Amino acid sequence: MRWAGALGSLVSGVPTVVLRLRKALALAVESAPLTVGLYVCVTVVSGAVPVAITWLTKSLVDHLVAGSPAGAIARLAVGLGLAGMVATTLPALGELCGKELRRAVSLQAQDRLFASLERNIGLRRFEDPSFLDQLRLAQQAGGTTSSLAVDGVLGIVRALLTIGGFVGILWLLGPLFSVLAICSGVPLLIVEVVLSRRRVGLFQRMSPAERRELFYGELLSSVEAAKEVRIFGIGPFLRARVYAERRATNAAHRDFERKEVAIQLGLSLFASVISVTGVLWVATGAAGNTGMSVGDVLMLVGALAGIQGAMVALAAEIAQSSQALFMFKHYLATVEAGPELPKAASPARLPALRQGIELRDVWFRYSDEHPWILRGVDLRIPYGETVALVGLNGSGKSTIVKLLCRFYDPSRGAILWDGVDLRDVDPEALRRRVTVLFQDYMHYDMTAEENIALGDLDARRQPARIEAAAVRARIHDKIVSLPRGYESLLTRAFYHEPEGEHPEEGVLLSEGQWQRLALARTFVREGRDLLILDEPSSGLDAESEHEIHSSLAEHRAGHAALLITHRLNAVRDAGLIVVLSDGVVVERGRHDDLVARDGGVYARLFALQASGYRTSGDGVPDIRPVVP
Ligand SMILES: Nc1ncnc2c1ncn2[C@@H]1O[C@H](COP(=O)(O)OP(=O)(O)OP(=O)(O)O)[C@@H](O)[C@H]1O
Repeated sequence: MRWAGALGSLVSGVPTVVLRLRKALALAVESAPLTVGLYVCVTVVSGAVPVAITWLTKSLVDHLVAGSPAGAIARLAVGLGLAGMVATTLPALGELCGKELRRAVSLQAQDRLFASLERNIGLRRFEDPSFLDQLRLAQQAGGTTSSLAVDGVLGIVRALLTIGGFVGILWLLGPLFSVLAICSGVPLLIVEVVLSRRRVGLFQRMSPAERRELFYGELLSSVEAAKEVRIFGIGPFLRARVYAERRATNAAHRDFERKEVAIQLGLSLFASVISVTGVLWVATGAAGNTGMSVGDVLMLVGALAGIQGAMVALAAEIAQSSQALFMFKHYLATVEAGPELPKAASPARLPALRQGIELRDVWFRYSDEHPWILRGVDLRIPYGETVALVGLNGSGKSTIVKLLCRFYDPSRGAILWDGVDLRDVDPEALRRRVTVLFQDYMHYDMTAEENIALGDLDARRQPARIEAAAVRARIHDKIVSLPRGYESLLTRAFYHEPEGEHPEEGVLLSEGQWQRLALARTFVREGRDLLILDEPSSGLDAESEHEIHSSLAEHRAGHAALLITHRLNAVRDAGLIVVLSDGVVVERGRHDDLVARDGGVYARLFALQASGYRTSGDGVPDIRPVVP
């Protein structure tokens, strides 16, 4: 019953498999058409050669036994020798084609995968764990699976040619022998195909455990986790998890493999019984003068062994290609995914900002299953002004940044740029007008110069611009003190000129220095209409924070700015302070008004922070940075 079910699902899955196969073949042909052509030729010849060898052997033996002229015998011997030569050289040529094809397909598949990721204009997919899982599998699969599928298909063609050839020459011996040969191999084939489906199912079931194992293993070996793993002594705990996950997958594979071997042994026994019966039949026929020759006996033995070998190879190739195609579905799902955010068919022109940006009754949640994060937010960031956004952790501040960059669209309401809805403009045009320091800014394992220039690639060959941004972010002095100045590599993951005899290591910055470098990257995007700073001074010492905010105040003109911070001292001189609480704007105004509000959120938070600085009972904090 279970086997019938397995066969049924096998048949129903055929159209999907055929479609995936077509796409895998198309990818291979596009990546390396000549290699594919050569590979096909090699495959066809290598499928026919065993049949030719068996036929030539039979003919040679028959001519020898019949005492034919030496010339005929010599021609057959030369033919046999040539066929043998072809049989020994073809595998190497096939392997070469296979390797070349894998390289070409992997290059093409990877490029397409990354291009498809670039087409994702928003962040939703990158913040969705199931997409990230699929992406990981797609990265593993894209480079290898389509070439494995091509290998598999060509292997199937080769095996079918061999089987067809042997069945053909056995037909000449007697149709019954062909039927016998097919009967001995077909059950093996069916069982192998069903087993291969089950192998794929096992692979699918075990994939989460394997990914968990990988995750725990990475924690044990990554530099990011090394400090906590050591100080909290969680190494043995993580190792136990790696061990348990691996034991579980090993047990499942072992169980499957034992059943598989038992079934295969039974079927091999069945095939052997049929072969022995056939050989006995022909051998006794040859001995009893029934017209069968010694060559016929040899041919039957060779053909039966050849057919069974080809059936086993066929089953293995089917297993390999179905496994490869199963993995290929993750690749296809990733590269074929449509845009997750709608792009306007004819985008509106994005005017240079002159009035300001307005969030109008903005409601937002990350998906229908998630709670509301923003609930009817009204907020205006006027041109030439800085609006400070404050609020407790999780109140939705960084979510507003994501909406302003159009990484997501509001679920309800709209964000207007001088009155134009962000949904109506080209996202790339919007992003060219915006510069942002994200709360979770990047550390690029590149040089100091590159770390800044990534903010605007046009600045790469303009050292004056890079330096001006670094000066403004108060990181220039540090950079020039590094061994190679702006050319210093800011990582220990790579070396300068690794091919040299004494590769030079890069340097490491402190977290506050990284933050200033990220700020320089934000500043190098000069002349943008909207400046967003999400916690720009969270990692800075008091002096650096003061300097940075002075610099922000100096450059206030020419754009609208949104400043998010938990350090309320930094915003006390801001034009407008907006307090967000649980996705709702609960207060707005200038510092003095908000502090004076009895029972107000801002007043409470400010009093709490100020109490940390108080040296006397006057309630005035000692540290009072200049703010924009
Ligand atoms: N990708 C996401 N999917 C689902 N929920 C999310 C996602 N990103 C953030 N959230 C949730 O949205 C809420 C608001 O997060 P957000 O990062 O906007 O807060 P925040 O005010 O910036 O907090 P903080 O001050 O800690 O930086 C949080 O409850 C968070 O769990």
